[in-house]
Amino acid sequence: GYYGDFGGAFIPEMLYPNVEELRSHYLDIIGETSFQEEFQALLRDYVGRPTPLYFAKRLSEKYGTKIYLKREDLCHTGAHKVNNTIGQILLAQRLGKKRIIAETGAGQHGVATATVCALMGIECIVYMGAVDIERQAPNVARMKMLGAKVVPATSGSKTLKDATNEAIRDWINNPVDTHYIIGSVVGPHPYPDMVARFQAIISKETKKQLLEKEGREDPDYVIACVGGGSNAAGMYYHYLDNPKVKIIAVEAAGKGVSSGESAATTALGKEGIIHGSKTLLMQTGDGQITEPYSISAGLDYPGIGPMHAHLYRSGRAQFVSVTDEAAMQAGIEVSKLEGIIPAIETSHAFAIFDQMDFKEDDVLVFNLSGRGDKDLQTYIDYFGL
Ligand SMILES: C[C@@H](c1c[nH]c2ccccc12)[C@H](N)C(=O)O
Repeated sequence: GYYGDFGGAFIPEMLYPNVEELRSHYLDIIGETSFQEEFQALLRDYVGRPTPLYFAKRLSEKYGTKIYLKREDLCHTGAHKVNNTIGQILLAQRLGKKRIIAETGAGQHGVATATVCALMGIECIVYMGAVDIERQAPNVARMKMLGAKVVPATSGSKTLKDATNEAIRDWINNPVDTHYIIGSVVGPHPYPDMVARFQAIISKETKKQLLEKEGREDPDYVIACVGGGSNAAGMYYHYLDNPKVKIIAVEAAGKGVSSGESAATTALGKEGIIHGSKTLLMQTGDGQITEPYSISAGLDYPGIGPMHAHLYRSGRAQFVSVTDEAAMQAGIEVSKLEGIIPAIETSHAFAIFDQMDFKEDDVLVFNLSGRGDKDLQTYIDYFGL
């Protein structure tokens, strides 16, 4: 359960039975033919996979290089999150669980969890910071429409990290009948590995699609935004052991890395433990978690998945951070050049052209991790639309 020095399961003793049950069964269950048949059928018929790999003609002309977009924005629910929640709900059923809990900050993972619980007719409780419930009302309404119970987390800063703490507390108190669906490649082993395996369909499809379109499976660059890092984990997964494929990870600098309002974890973080995982996290001198900031709710995490901490430490990935301003400008540019309004998280990835140049025959694949509908009010306020 390690990625170099990072990962592991640094959990309270009372959580050990839950995590150990998961760890000892997840690979066998995921490996079962019946699991894969049901998983792939739902990805096809319910999520709408395979998602297109689209050649972005005008964006490519503007930046003088070859840009492909992996259209995770076309998944049901509008983002890649559902690839993971489909996998975990099937796993929970096979473990005989009758109750699902989840954390959410922006509500994205909450909606993806409520969606699959409605699909399977399983009770769903989503923990969400009281602050986030106020500022993400549309997603709260969606979760309720989908039949989930949204429970305010009132501890700490009342945002994502507190919702995660409250979900863990619930799980400790309900170990036998409850499965905790974590929304990113974070948390104690096996979660980072399990979520990455469910998201790996993204790069599995990309290899096949790029072969059809470019006569090669491997691009020169794969680029994704990184909050916890689940969409990036999926985009990188099948390219990790091919050094010819350069990996670019884009974090949220917020108001600037040295502004005190940022979520650029690899730039500002130090080694520590967060939510059961040894990784890099933004922390005070005595190890308390620092509240992150980003205009994008999905990149709002003070930690980072241990896979990404290792990619950073080992130099396998190049980490870039972009500000709110750069991301918002990139979002409206992609909208105007390609007719696709990206989620603000995804817009961060497109802002790398401010900092990087590419050769004309370079092939770049961006993971377009989500659509921008959920962010329209933020785009309206920002650009006075
Ligand atoms: C991206 C997603 C999320 C949900 N849980 C997370 C854990 C770590 C990092 C990110 C997340 C988002 N913050 C949400 O609220 O759904």
